[in-house]
Amino acid sequence: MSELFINQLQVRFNGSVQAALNIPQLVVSAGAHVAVTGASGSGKTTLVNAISGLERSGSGKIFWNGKDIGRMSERQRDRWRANHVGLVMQDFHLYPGLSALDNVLLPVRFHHWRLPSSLKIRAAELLEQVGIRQHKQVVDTLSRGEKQRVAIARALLSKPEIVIADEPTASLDANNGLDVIRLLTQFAKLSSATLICITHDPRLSDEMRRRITLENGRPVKDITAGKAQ
Ligand SMILES: Nc1ncnc2c1ncn2[C@@H]1O[C@H](COP(=O)(O)OP(=O)(O)OP(=O)(O)O)[C@@H](O)[C@H]1O
Repeated sequence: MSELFINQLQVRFNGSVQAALNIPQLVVSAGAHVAVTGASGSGKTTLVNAISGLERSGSGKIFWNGKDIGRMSERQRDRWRANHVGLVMQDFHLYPGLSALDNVLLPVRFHHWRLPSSLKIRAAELLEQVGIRQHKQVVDTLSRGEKQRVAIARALLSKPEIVIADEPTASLDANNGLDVIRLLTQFAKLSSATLICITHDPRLSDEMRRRITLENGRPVKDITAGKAQ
């Protein structure tokens, strides 16, 4: 269970006058399911990068479960992310030349001298759940939608307590999109993970109890279960 607390967060690029992200305060309770929407350029990906510790150039505080990720060294932050966050990026970040299965297993390979068979089984099961049957196929030859599903399987492998997904259904057709929505929400429910999805997909945001809209880097709407905050 992980709570997110943001205070006075500002991210500004290349001396730009307007901050790409400007969040006075935001709290996401542990185990919440949150959709973040907003027009192109409203700061959604910048938010993903900030709360996952990938973007460190901003000012302000980002706490996960009381831990200030801004005070961590790069190495500590990388370790924290590997241990706690399942991250699905818009461009997938898969490793070319490796199979779908090896891509799912790659992050955990760094932590094990010999991979436990339970992880190999879980990786294969996750690939099946996202509808990828060709476990041995090199990811370079997969379609965009298939790559997206491999990235989602990889994000869930270590049973993270925080799942952050940037447009996880963007490259998927209706059926695969629904499978991924089901997988993400069921995973989060069963493991009490905090789920934050950047999305334009109403089917996905409808599944989230809380919906935040960004405009020019600021949260302008914050609705929980039909109640404006
Ligand atoms: N590395 C960067 N250097 C300069 N400006 C940047 C950089 N990254 C993002 N920006 C700017 O910050 C603003 C927010 O960008 P961001 O990618 O977070 O928007 P977004 O809501 O995710 O957009 P989209 O829906 O198109 O992906 C935009 O105006 C963008 O041009």
